Amino acid sequence: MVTTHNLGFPRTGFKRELKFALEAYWKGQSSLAMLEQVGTELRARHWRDQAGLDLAPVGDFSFYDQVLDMSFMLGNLPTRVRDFHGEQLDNYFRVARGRSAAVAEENTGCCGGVAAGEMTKWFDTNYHYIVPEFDAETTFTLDASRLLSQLDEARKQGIRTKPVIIGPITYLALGKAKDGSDKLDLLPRLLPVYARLLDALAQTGAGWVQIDEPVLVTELDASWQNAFVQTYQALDTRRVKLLLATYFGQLRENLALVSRLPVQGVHLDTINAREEVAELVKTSPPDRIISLGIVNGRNIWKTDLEATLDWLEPVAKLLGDRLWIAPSCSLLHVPVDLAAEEKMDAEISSWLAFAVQKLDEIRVLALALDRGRSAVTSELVTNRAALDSRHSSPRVNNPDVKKAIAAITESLGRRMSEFGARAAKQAALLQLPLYPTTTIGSFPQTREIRLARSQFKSGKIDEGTYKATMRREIEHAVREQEKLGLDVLVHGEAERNDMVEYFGEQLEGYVFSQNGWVQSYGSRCVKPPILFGDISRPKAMTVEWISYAASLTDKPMKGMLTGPVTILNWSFVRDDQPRSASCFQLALAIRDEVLDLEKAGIRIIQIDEAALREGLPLRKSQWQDYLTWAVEAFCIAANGVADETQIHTHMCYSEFNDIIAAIAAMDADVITIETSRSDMELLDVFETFNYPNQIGPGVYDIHSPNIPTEAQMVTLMEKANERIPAQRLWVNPDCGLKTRQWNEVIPALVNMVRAARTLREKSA
Ligand SMILES: Nc1nc2c(c(=O)[nH]1)N[C@@H](CNc1ccc(C(=O)N[C@@H](CCC(=O)N[C@@H](CCC(=O)N[C@@H](CCC(=O)O)C(=O)O)C(=O)O)C(=O)O)cc1)CN2
Ligand code: MET
Ligand SMILES: [Zn+2]
Repeated sequence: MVTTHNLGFPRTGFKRELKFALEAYWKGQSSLAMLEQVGTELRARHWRDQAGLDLAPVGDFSFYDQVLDMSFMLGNLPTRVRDFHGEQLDNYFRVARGRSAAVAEENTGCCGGVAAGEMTKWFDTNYHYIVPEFDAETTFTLDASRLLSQLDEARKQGIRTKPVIIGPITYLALGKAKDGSDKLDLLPRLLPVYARLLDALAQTGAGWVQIDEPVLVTELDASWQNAFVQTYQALDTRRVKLLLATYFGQLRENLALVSRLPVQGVHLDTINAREEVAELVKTSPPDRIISLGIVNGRNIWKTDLEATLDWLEPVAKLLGDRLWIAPSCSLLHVPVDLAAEEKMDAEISSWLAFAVQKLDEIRVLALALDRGRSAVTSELVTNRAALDSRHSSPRVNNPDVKKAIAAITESLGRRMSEFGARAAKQAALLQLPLYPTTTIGSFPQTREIRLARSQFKSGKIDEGTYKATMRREIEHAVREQEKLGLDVLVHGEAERNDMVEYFGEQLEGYVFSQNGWVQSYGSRCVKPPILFGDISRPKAMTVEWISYAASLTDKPMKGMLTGPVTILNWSFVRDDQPRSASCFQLALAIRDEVLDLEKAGIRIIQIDEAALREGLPLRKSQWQDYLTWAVEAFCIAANGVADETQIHTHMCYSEFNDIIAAIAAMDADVITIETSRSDMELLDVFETFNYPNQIGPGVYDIHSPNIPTEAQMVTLMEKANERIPAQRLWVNPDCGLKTRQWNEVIPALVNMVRAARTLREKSA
């Protein structure tokens, strides 16, 4: 009999119950007990959703982030929060979100403000984790209380459980040694704590433990490979059985390593590494469990059940009871339940599977393996019909789009003149001061804005009323920016639910969901739009809003678009053509929008490519191919404009050391980037590379509620100026301000504008 299991389930709830419970608790509107209660209910519901599986995960639930949970379980708290003497969960949130001294004083009367832990993306997903902090002095102590009590909870519910933890090597690899020490030196201190954790799990009667080591799909040097051997030999106590889980890619040169490790089971992501199944089976010990991830945990398409059975049946015959099946990775990256979609086009929804439906597929496949395909005839017939309908749908294929793609030539992606010539024309036209100030695009998405949009979507207010409300918000943002004295204004993005979903909603070839929420970080979620067909732009998408904003002021108004690579990387995309093909289609649509904005008299156009870096393949050997098409797509979108039109781009994660040539090839006139937390050190590479264009290094961290002072920002810009001449520097925040409140934004920007004035005076 094949064993069915799951690696992880989405935890926010299909109505985002966890988000609302967290935010109410943070605002002081509800108690810790109420928050814990919501957590308990969500876990119980989600285990019920997984009840048909042989083994359900425990430990995948988190109030903020599973990596931060691991840091707390291992007693690895940043030194700055160790003196806290309130509730442990409050301390956990302090690390996750930071706490300003004023708020700390008001709420607890103790333990001042602290900086938030650094947040970064989880492999190549749009999920963000809190980076573990290490130094040479780091020690570990076990606190498994939360995991153990959740196991107890699940067992009381009659669930067959499989605790899930992050493996020691991945945990170390994902963290940062603040003092530059070698993280692997910590292994001798870390392993005994993991051993104790496994013992504690064994004591509760846990048979299997899933130990996630996704770093195994990345390139590992010899010392990290050796660490794997050392670690799993040390943890081979045989008191629990270890299922070593790998996902998001191929094992390649690490496959031999995995085969040698003394673990009782290995999970392989066969969506990405099907060709490695045979080799893994062949080289694994004869009693090892082989878990195959056969349903894609990263997208929302129905699995081709017959095609899966075609290759899986022989493997099942070979493995017998040693075969486990599961989704390819945790289902954290897909929405919960398609049944919650009431408005989605019926034809298209028949092509889709969210988390609950994916687990149904696992059950059907297990039945087919155990009892033969005839046991699931009707499921296979329905599945075939859905796939056929998708493949042959005229809505998927648009010959006009194919023609436009075929007509792309190299010149489409090139500006008319070199940067120097363009910069001179733009300077003459825009007449900006030295150190021009601007913001990244969004202003606070207030409760009023979201409420109006939700009333419009549910039909409680009409389009006219909704648009008038958004226009008032835009006018408000413009007036505030004028009062602040900013040089280049933005309209504030009030009308956008999300920078990617908004464009998805307006492009042909996309559908979007009502409740398809996926956690991005903490309480923040996105509803990735679903790219199902050839992309075209029926009409201009932003021109009306931007023109309205521009009409309100004499200052330059930046047009604001999301670039093709970011739209692609933050959408659910087609699996029936290469990502690059979808990206070029998006590029042509955005290009048309850029040209329409230019025609409407907009002189500065920003095209955000926040996700360009995060789309990099996990293996460096594949980077160049990706960068080539990604940069070309951006250039096609951006570079059709006249010399006088200034193109900006924005990127959040600014570790550009290894991709600076690609950044330069994008040839944006101005790039605004996230640098404030790195003390401008991230600019070193722009200096050494002689990056020629203009740069706006972010001078304040928008992820923190702290108000930066004028002096801090002047100091940061002076550091920037040590690397880049003042003539090429802009002054701006790190990223958009949508998650902040107006009462945080205004004082911060007042100080930022003052900082720019001081810098001008100093250099006069
Ligand atoms: N796609 C994407 N990925 C990204 C980013 C990004 O901006 N977009 N930024 C980086 C960080 N990630 C982020 C992800 C989400 C959010 C975020 O703010 N999300 C919002 C939801 C945005 C949204 O879709 N809003 C909708 C729905 C708003 C809503 O909650 N409405 C209420 C009703 C209104 C109310 O009473 O509040 C409801 O539907 O129940 C809208 O504005 O229309 C949230 O979680 O709160 C921010 C950053 C990296 N990845
Ligand atoms: N223009 C967008 C904003 O300001 C860029 C965000 S990057 C995640 O929100
Ligand atoms: Zn950003």
